[in-house]
Amino acid sequence: MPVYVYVIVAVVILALLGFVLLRGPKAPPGGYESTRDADDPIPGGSGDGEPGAGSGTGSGTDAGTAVDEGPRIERPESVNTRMARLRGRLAKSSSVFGRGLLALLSRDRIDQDVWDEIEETLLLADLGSEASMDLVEALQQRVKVEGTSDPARVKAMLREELLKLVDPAMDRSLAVDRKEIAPAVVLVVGVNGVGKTTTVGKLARVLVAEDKDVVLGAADTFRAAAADQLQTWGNRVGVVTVRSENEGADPASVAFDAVQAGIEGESDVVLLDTAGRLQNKAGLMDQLGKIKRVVSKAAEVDEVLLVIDATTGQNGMVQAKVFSEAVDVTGIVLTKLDGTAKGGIVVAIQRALGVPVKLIGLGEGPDDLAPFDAEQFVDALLD
Ligand SMILES: Nc1nc2c(ncn2[C@@H]2O[C@H](COP(=O)(O)OP(=O)(O)OP(=O)(O)O)[C@@H](O)[C@H]2O)c(=O)[nH]1
Repeated sequence: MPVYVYVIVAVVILALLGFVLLRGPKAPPGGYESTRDADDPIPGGSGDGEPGAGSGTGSGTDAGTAVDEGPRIERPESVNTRMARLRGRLAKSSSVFGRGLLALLSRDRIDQDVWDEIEETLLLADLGSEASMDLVEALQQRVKVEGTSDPARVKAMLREELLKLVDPAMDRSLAVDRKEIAPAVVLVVGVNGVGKTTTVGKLARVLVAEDKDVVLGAADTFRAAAADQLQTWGNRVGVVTVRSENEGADPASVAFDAVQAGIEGESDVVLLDTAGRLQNKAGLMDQLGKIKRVVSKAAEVDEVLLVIDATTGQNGMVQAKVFSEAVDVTGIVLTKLDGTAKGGIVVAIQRALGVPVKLIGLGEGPDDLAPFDAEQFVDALLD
């Protein structure tokens, strides 16, 4: 056989081999079945790709669902079990004060010395001098008029008077419902170390447990670790954190980016964490004023929550006044109530600012944040 025949046969065999190898395995009819749902978060994905968006892991509605790949997303504690657990904790921390009062009021004879001791107990619980005097006067009057020393009756009177001071009529609802075309915007302010970032993280969990779609904004650009801390909270429940990688970046611009991300992602609520380290009131006013102004170009700020550490007593009161002069505070978050028997600060702060306590922090655990309820609070004091 001539040589050229061998060459032609070899070329044909090589061409067939190449075709088979390059084509790869054949897909089954209809293609492969996917194990992912359309709305599963992208494993290791970087949020929704918004400018400045951090490495959030998807939307809040994914919380609690099993994800095959990517970071594990926690299911926040349900509202009911959280409340049952936290009621017990509140009673444990506050009842020292309540029990002291009840012991004094159960004496056979309540003379002026006993009333003075009662007032002292109230002052020690940070109720404030005006409220302490008002309470003692009201009780003194009622005990005299009714001529009773029955402990059960006196306890009922104390409960009623304390409740009046805590004021159950105040509106303690949180503005966290999506508006017609924009998410609700919540600005969280307060001095450093009071628990702002922790509160934003805990609040995100509460909202995720209520099936809300949440975006976090790390407008505390003072230290990079604050943004990392916030992002960790967000990642745990599959919530996107918008942040800047530059320490000292403009907080107003990060806040704006977060709200913009919330608008484009059609989220329910954007929670903005801010820095607390400001030397003077002018600086504070400038910064918070600018954040509010800039954010308002995209969506109105619906709620300004001032975080106060319940263990700081009078200091906390002074801070509260400075902040309320810098920005219109709409609600107070009282943190670290688990670490103090001075529950009276609730009354003192509400009186000083005319703003309701809306949330209370009762521990360092991720689900240790509860809505404030005046009746439950007073009952916890007296149980
Ligand atoms: N026991 C207790 N600790 C709390 C509570 N809330 C916050 N903390 C703790 O308070 C400390 C400070 O909390 P952060 O959230 O970092 O405070 P911050 O106000 O954001 O601080 P800066 O970022 O420095 O401004 C942390 O150790 C929290 O765990 C609470 O309700 N109870």
